[in-house]
Amino acid sequence: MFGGLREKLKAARERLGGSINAAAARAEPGGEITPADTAKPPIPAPKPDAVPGTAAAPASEPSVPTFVQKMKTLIIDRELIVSEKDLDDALSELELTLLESDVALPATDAIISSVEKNLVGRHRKIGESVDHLVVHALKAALLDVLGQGFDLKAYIAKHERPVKILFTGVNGTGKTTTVAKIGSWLRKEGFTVVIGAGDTYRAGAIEQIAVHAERLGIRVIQHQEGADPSAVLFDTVEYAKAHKIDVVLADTAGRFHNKANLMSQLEKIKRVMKPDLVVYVDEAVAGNDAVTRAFEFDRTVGADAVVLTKADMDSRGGAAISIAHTIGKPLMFLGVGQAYDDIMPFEPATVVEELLEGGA
Ligand SMILES: Nc1nc2c(ncn2[C@@H]2O[C@H](COP(=O)(O)OP(=O)(O)OP(=O)(O)O)[C@@H](O)[C@H]2O)c(=O)[nH]1
Repeated sequence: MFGGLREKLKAARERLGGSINAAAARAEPGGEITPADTAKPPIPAPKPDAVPGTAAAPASEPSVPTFVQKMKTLIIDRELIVSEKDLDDALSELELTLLESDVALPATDAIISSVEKNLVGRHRKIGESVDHLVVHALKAALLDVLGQGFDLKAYIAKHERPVKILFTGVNGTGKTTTVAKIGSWLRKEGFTVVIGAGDTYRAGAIEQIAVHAERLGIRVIQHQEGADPSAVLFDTVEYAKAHKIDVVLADTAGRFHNKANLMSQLEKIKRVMKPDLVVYVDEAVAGNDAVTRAFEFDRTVGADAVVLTKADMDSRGGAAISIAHTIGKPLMFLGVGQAYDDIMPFEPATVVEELLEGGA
């Protein structure tokens, strides 16, 4: 998951460290970094064939630490103040990296300015390694844009039952599968669940959710194809109340925010079933498109949280990084495969640790 972004962040981390290291070296009397420092180690010249009478070369030269080694281990043994100029190029590269990874512009700007604020103009502690400084700055910036996530278990625990969750989103992004996965996850967490087959629009949708529900042993409330989804979901809520079910999961037909009739149908569903949470589902692989669509959905029907599916197929990670910051609503789960267990609550700290694997 997000392997491409992890690699790119590694390069950005080394580049930022290199810039600080260069600034530190410049601050040393006679410590200017030369191009040779940043160049790859020279390829040793081939040894001349042994010529009788020539002295043998010493077995080994005293080893000089490479630039990268210096960066990783450099201890700043006196105060260093990094200037904006020192980081200009490295920050521009980081910006490009994030944009190329489909991180939305507002999130990219926030990350860059947080890293800059964290690294520029600050007196550094004696004994801090450059890599530690950089990783700390990147982690803080990413955690800032990722927000808190959404603890569904804690939410259910403190809400009146049944907790009613309405799932919305565009066609084919994995909404129905996500309803089934979350149902399975909730059951494992000890909650009782009922599913409402609110997608009465797409042929086969009712059967699809019913098959998932049967496999999982979850009760599904359904009407026939073409029925009013508000009525189906109303009945689902009534069933939950009558049977003291903890959570109602309401599937709905996929729709675009600009399709007026389907959007007004969604408004009606909301009026009738009065969801506690509206969850917007989209696919991580859609990158910036997912962020834009989530923004539009939130503007038109409102959303309380987001689930991104197919994160297992997404190397860039841009949507996951930027969606919460851009639309101001938390990311609740990541879908990470096609099996029922392939869903994970979105935990920002874990994702950041993975992205900066091996970080200080
Ligand atoms: N790799 C991967 N595939 C997923 C994930 N979630 C869903 N899918 C697949 O995506 C496809 C579409 O999923 P559905 O659940 O049918 O999508 P939907 O959004 O309900 O579709 P509509 O009912 O048309 O709106 C299926 O083949 C799922 O198995 C995921 O996290 N990872």
